[in-house]
Amino acid sequence: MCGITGWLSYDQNLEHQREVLQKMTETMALRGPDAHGLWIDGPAAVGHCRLSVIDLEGGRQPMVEKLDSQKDVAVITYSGEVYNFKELREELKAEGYHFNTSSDTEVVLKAYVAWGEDFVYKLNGMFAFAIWDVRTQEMILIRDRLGIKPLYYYRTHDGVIFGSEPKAILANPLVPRRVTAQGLRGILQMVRVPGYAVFAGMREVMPGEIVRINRQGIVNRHYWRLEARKHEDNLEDTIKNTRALLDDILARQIIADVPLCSLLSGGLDSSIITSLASKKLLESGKGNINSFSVDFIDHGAEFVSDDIRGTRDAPFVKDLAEHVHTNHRDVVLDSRELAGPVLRTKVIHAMDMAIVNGDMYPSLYCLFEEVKRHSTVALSGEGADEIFGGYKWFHDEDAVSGKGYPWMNLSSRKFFEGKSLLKRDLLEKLDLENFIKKDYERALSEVPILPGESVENHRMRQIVYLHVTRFLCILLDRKDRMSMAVGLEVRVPFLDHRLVEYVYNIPWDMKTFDGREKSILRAAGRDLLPNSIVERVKCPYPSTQDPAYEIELRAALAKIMEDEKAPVRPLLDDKAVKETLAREVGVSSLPYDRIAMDLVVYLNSWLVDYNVTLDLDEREN
Ligand SMILES: Nc1ncnc2c1ncn2[C@@H]1O[C@H](COP(=O)(O)OP(=O)(O)OP(=O)(O)O)[C@@H](O)[C@H]1O
Ligand SMILES: NC(=O)CC[C@H](N)C(=O)O
Repeated sequence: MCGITGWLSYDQNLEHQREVLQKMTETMALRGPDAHGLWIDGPAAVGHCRLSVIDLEGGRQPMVEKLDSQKDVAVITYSGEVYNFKELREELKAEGYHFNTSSDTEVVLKAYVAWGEDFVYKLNGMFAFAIWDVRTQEMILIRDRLGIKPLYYYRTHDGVIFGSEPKAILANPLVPRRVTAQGLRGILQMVRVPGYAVFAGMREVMPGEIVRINRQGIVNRHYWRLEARKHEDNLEDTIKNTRALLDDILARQIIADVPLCSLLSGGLDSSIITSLASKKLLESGKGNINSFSVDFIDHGAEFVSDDIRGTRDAPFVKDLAEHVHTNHRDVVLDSRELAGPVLRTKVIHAMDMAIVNGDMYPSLYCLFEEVKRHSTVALSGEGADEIFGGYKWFHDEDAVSGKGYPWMNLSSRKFFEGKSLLKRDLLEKLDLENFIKKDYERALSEVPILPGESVENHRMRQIVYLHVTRFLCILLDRKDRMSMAVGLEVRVPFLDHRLVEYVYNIPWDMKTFDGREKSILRAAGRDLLPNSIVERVKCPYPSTQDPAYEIELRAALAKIMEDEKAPVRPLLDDKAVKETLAREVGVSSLPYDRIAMDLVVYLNSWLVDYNVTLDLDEREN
């Protein structure tokens, strides 16, 4: 994936700001290690760092469309993949357009010139891009339907500054590194309020949104939302259609001019993706697929099952790799390193913020670093749990009937609660419960209604909606940032919008026809898998249980407590921290016990590294 950035400033000639623009573009260098480019014309400038995937030579950016090869018409800075670019190219050719490259970027740019803003309805893929329309002197920012690729912006008095990640925007001296209570709430909760970015004044282009900026101001428009439609197919056809969609999606998503692999957990989702991709690659004469999985040193002997992780991945990974004949590599990580300062700094710089859920971020980072040595593109099973209903809380009566986000309604909420070491009065001031309650009510009011739907099916429609709009985005951001920090593109076939729309509308009683999680998906992919994986109960991305992680983390926390000037200190409940540090080592080696320590240590490093000003009394809309 690439990194994009840009600045629109109607009151100046940005040629005089070349140095700032270069700095903004350089912040994206890890996302796009293969080529850099900057285009400036009066009030508009766009920068690009490229991870070359399609047409390695021809797809350089920013790319300019000229009229009669002379006058500039539009310029694009684009990240992502449009998986139907070959069909769109043919359509455009039939309309008289000529192509200079075989890149997807040129197709997207010409499609805009040919069809205007609504061309976006025709795109199938994951993307975030900006187009400066020279004719109308307008900038448009567009993000894919599910928000797989990121895009942020900051409004100025005479335009906008934007970038794939906040760091590109923060590199512009006009943008303060200030975080208000609203921003801090965004970090502390396992709920993403759509549109919010952590830094004051910054917004994200929402999934499925177009942001148009011109001299009159900013206009936001949603071109896509989940819609309720009557599901007309019987069970047999539903399974067949799901499979046909998956076949089509994988045939498209294995296309790349660079090496491709899969991220294999031995669970249902990534095993189906790996197996289908392997079939398609073999059919097109490309040989066996490469697959990668992550594990921890000594995880085998020491593994203890908990509320959400019942089994280790390793034996199932082996079963699938043998079944499909993948070229498989296990990436085995050292838990002490995962909690160390080197990786912490890398994670914070990739995320631009502190994180909840400690070791998953550094372990993904290390996995991707190793994958990148062999591949430039990886396929992942992300998204299936949200649309097919994989998480435990989809199937728990209390979680489903409770008032609030279902993942916060179960005992498993402890996996997301990292606030126990923060001061009471800080938490009161942030009033997280009320904040969450309001967003929950807003989310419910957005859920589309299908006339005549049963109360039970409607409730499950709400729950899928909550996951797609408030939960999935957190996981997608994590995947994007951790992979892009090492220049690896991760594709997520389950989030093809046609599949999401289809599966979203399968009534819940059909979705769980055999009484299990992800029944439709299991039935649609059964023939691709060994029985052990068909029968395996869902188990999330692994987390280390090695006390070495906790020991390293405690050392970092103890160091913070020795430093009166550590910026996180005013936020801490010192008594609670001391009690935690006094506990026997090993008592808190399970992920949910460590999460509060992780949060404090990450918060402190972020406040230091990003030189953040916390303005908790300031209100932000
Ligand atoms: N141990 C692992 N090694 C490599 N990749 C993994 C591992 N665990 C998860 N992943 C990748 O991350 C994706 C999302 O992980 P998640 O924890 O949500 O698992 P999941 O949705 O249950 O998927 P699966 O059914 O494939 O385990 C997986 O589909 C897979 O591509
Ligand atoms: N990494 C990306 O975002 C790829 C952009 C575009 N598809 C290319 O191949 O250049």
